[in-house]
Amino acid sequence: MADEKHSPKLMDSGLLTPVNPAIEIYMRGLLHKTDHPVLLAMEKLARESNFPIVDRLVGVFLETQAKSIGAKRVFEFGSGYGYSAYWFAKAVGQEGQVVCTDGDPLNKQKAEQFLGATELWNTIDFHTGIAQILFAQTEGLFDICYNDADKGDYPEIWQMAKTRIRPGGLYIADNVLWHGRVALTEFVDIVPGWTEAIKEHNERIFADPDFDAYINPTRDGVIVARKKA
Ligand SMILES: C[S@@+](CC[C@H](N)C(=O)[O-])C[C@H]1O[C@@H](n2cnc3c(N)ncnc32)[C@H](O)[C@@H]1O
Repeated sequence: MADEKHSPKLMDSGLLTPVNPAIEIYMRGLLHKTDHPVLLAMEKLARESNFPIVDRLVGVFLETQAKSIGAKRVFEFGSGYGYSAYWFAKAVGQEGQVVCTDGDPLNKQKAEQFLGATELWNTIDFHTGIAQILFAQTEGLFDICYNDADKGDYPEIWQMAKTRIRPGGLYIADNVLWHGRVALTEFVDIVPGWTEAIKEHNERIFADPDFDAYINPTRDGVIVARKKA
């Protein structure tokens, strides 16, 4: 029988919330010092248009991860309009580079409207197209490969990114708990097959002898896998 105290909480939708929403609100309340007019405008657009940015808790996490390994070169698979890139750009500094990719050209325009007004834009190299193709067209190793593309693409992106991360570098992917679907036997998916793709992705990462991995359960779950040095 399930131990109620340790059971995950079910949302009204029948999905799971790894971290109690009240705790996330508490943690979010600690982050006001990171307020910036551009960030607030990007978050407002996400709320108004229901666009899935990583949001502040994960943004700060990404920045901290990048700073902790002295990251200077980051590749993003699925950049949207540059919200996650804002945090990576802050971390890599003016000498660094964040390569952004997105299939929707309007997202690049929006990213430039938001970030073009800041010095962060100097470090951002934004390309429109399929992220996997754009990645194959870039050269060299990355300190961080960050995956936030369509979830069906996750296994393929992991497979290609893992060979291009420097020793001691990180592979990071968002949404790896997929609102708890990964832990359920019955669920309704947004796109058929995405839960299975995420599970395959997670299992491959944890089975890989060249990486040490863990999942931060904040929001929708962020996997961090460090390539052994
Ligand atoms: C979840 S949003 C990214 C949000 C962004 N990382 C952030 O937090 O601000 C996913 C984005 O990836 C793009 N996308 C999905 N799969 C892609 C792919 N294979 N290649 C390029 N863009 C992709 C979509 O157009 C969408 O804008």
